[in-house]
Amino acid sequence: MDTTKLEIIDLLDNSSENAKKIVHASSTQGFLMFEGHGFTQNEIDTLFKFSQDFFNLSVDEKNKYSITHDNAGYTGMGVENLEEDDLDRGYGDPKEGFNFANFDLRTGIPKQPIPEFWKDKMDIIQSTVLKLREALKRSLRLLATGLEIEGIDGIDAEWFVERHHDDHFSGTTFRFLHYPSPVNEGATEEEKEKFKDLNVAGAHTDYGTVTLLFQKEEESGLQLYSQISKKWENVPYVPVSNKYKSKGEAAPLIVNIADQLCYWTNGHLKSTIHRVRFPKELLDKGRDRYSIVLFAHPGDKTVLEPVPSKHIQSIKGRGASHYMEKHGISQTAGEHLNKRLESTYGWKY
Ligand SMILES: O=C(O)CCC(=O)C(=O)O
Ligand SMILES: [Fe+2]
Repeated sequence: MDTTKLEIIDLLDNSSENAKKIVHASSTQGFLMFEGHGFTQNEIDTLFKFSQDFFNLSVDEKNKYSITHDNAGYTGMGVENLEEDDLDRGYGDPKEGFNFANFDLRTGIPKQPIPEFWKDKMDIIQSTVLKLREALKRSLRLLATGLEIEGIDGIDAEWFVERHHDDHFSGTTFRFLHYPSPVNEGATEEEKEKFKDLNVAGAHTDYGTVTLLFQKEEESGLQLYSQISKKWENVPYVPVSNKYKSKGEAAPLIVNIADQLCYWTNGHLKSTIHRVRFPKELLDKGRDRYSIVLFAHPGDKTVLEPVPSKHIQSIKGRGASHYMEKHGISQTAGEHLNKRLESTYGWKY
């Protein structure tokens, strides 16, 4: 068996075996895939078309909506530096992004200035965010079940969901990313060679709890540092299974566990380091890469207290338990996030 293969979790399977499977994938590789997410290929193609058209606008137009300290808006080329081991290198990743943030998660409406371009497309943004949230909640229920989180009378499957409030402010961000090709079509092998090891998204872990990502079939490039093989590995494109093909669903979503869920579970669930590099096929074609990502976060005021699960509380000296032992109090999700944003962007709170 290939132990580094990413597990595909069916979000519509509520069995305890499936709950154990998601916990196993999340506590080993930290990267997995979801099917049963309910997105059609048509819906995903529409989002990628919007993304391409948006990033084709002039820099001046995009800069009118430059990113603000609440993490909403446009980040231009080189603005964000994800390279965790080199945070003061003085230049950022060669990519641009647009963040929808400050959501009312009951409606999927982001509170921020909306660029002209997006105004007549906001119903699609809203419905996509709500659908991704539904997938998130299904996964959080499976995780709580698999971790056997203790409630008053038995397992509390809603424990994480209740802490990812729909009606509280959170760091939840829906993000469009564009990585322009570093070479033109027909570039020489020598030119391409220079860029094949370039991190267009620096090696990093994500800040929230769970990250859900759409990647295009012919635009791979995401790589994870496998905690199993101790090597960088490509996140493959896996086509839709027969079961979900017949339901008209698109390929599985790519998923990774992020820092807050790792911290919250005392390191049991793994926030795995990942990066993006241009694959050879894209460099050969001189083609840009796009991805679309939901970074899920708990409500800002959610206290990241040690999770009431025997599996987690037996781990001492790490994450939320360690913080509690040291400070006598737990930090909130908002406090945890601000520390991360401060180091990525040099922001001070
Ligand atoms: O573009 C991708 O595939 C991954 C992006 C990513 O890891 C991030 O923005 O956190
Ligand atoms: Fe990431």
